[in-house]
Amino acid sequence: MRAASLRITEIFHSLQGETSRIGLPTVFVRLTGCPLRCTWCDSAYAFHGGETMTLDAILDKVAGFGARHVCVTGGEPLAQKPVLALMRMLCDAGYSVSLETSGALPVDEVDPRVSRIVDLKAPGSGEVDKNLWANLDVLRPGDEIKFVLADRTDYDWACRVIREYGLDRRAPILFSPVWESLPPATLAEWVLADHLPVRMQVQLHKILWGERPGV
Ligand SMILES: C[S@@+](CC[C@H](N)C(=O)[O-])C[C@H]1O[C@@H](n2cnc3c(N)ncnc32)[C@H](O)[C@@H]1O
Ligand SMILES: Nc1nc2[nH]cc(C(=O)O)c2c(=O)[nH]1
Ligand code: SF4
Ligand SMILES: [Mg+2]
Repeated sequence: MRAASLRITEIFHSLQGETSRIGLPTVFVRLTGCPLRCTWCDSAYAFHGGETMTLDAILDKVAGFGARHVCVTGGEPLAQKPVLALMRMLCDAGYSVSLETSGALPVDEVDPRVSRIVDLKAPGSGEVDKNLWANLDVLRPGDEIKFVLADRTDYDWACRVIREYGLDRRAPILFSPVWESLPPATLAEWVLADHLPVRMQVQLHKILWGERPGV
């Protein structure tokens, strides 16, 4: 049998720039390919290309960085089935693993030790119809829900979704402004004015290093 493999765009060491793990030294495994096309995607370079790597080779490369945390992202990582085995192997090897996913594909088969960061795509992404609402019913401790917001229309939509689905009772909620589109201070003012039960975040790695691959 051929060894399980994945199409990989990049593996790099950086500070976690998002979620409640922000600031933690982390190895990022970015998988190639995504069935979505968010208008503001900062990782479009991962839509095509990449290199085929066996799961063992990926584990070796990750180990070389000597970090405790691993973030599996993309592209859309759940679009490649063997990623489930990769995450299981990373957990078995003792890493603290998080997964960044679009929220458009089922998350229920992900190893329970993985912290799943599930986006809900707002209208400004152009992909609001892809949200898989059933994912909200399988969230567990350690998971987080993320809204990436481009404008006031997105913000109002997110507020409505939080209310209608009782999201604050399901998982911690992240609000993140689309980089160089919605000014972070504007989003901060809205969140404060509405006393929202959310954590606002700004992508730390872009403040430190700008928007580019490998950070
Ligand atoms: C590049 S995506 C890869 C994982 C998965 N496809 C997803 O959408 O979650 C990783 C995270 O970056 C966020 N993101 C992408 N482009 C962004 C931008 N321009 N500003 C803020 N966040 C962005 C996405 O919403 C997602 O939460
Ligand atoms: N430093 C850093 N932190 C991140 N957290 C999530 C990322 C992603 O692209 O999924 C990301 C990324 O690309 N870089
Ligand atoms: S789902 Fe993620 S990788 Fe795919 S286009 Fe949207 S932000 Fe980019
Ligand atoms: Mg990124």
